[in-house]
Amino acid sequence: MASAPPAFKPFTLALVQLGQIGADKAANLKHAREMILKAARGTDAKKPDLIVLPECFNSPYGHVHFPNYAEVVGFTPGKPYNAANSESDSVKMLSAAAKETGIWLLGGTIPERESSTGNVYNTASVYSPKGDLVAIHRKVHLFDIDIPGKIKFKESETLTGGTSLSYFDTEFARIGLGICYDVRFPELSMTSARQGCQVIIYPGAFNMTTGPLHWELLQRARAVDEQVFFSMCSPARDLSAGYHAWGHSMVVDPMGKVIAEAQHDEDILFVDIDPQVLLDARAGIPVTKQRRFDVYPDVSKGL
Ligand SMILES: NC(=O)CCC(=O)C(=O)O
Repeated sequence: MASAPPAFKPFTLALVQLGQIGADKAANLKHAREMILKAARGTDAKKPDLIVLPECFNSPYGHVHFPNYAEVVGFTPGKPYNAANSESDSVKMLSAAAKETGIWLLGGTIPERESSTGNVYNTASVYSPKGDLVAIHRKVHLFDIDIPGKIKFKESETLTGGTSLSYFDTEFARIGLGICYDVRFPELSMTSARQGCQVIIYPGAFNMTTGPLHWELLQRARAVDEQVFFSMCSPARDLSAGYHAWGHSMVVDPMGKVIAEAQHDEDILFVDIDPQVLLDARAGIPVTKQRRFDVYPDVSKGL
C-alpha cells in the first residue's frame, strides 16, 4: 500500500532533448553535464524544479553496446547509498550535477550491470537537490520488435527486464517512472497513478517507424486514461548514428492536450505544470470515482 502522495503544487519541468550522444562515454557525460547546467539556468521567465534527460544518454543505443557501456550502480531502495563514491561514473556525474544546481534530476537511463548476477538493465536514476540517489527504475518491458522492412530491435539479446515499479516524492509532486517501450503497457502507468503519482515521466527513444504513429498517441492515451501529466524525454535525432531517434520530447496534460513539444534537434523545453488542470479534469470527468471493480479487476492491486 503506497503512502499518501505529497500535495501537488505548481512546478517547472525541463526536458533536455540531448544531442551529441556518440561512442565516447566521457564526451557523452561531459556534454550531458553541460546541458544539465544550461537547463538549470532556465530562461528569464522560468527556472526548473526538475530536469530530465533521455533514454540511454551515455552510450549509443543498441543491444551490442549495452554490455560494453554498462556500469555497476549497486543501489538498493531504502538502503544508504553514497552517490559521490559510486562505482558508476554516470551516477557520480549526475549526483554532482544535481547537488551543484540544487535541482531534482531524473538522469535519463544508462546500461546498468548488477554485480551479483552480471545481468544488464536499462536503468533510470533520480537525484535529489542534495545529490542523493533516491530512486531507480529498470525498464520492465524490453523493446523487442520486428516490423519487416522497417525496424528490428531486440533489447533482450543483452538486457534483462526489471521486476519492480518505482516512483519518487518531491516537495511538489509524486512522480512515476517508466522507460520508453514501457509506455505501451497501460498497466504500468495505471499502477503509478493508483499509487498517487500526479505526474509520470518516461525517458524514451522512439524511432522513425513507430515515432510518427505512436509517440504522441501513447502519451496522450496514458495521460487521459489516468488523468495525470505524462511526459517522455527523447534524445535528439542523429542520422549518423545506428539508431535514429524520433525526438519530439513532450508533455501532455491530464485532458490529453500536448502542452509542449520539441522538434528533432537538440533542445531544452521548459514547461509549467499546473495542478489545477488535473483537479479540473478529475472533477469534470470523474472516472477516478466511477471504476467498476465489481465488473473487472483492479490490475494495480496486489503489488
Ligand atoms: N527505446 C524503446 O523502447 C523504443 C520503443 C519504441 O520505439 C516503440 O515503438 O515502442
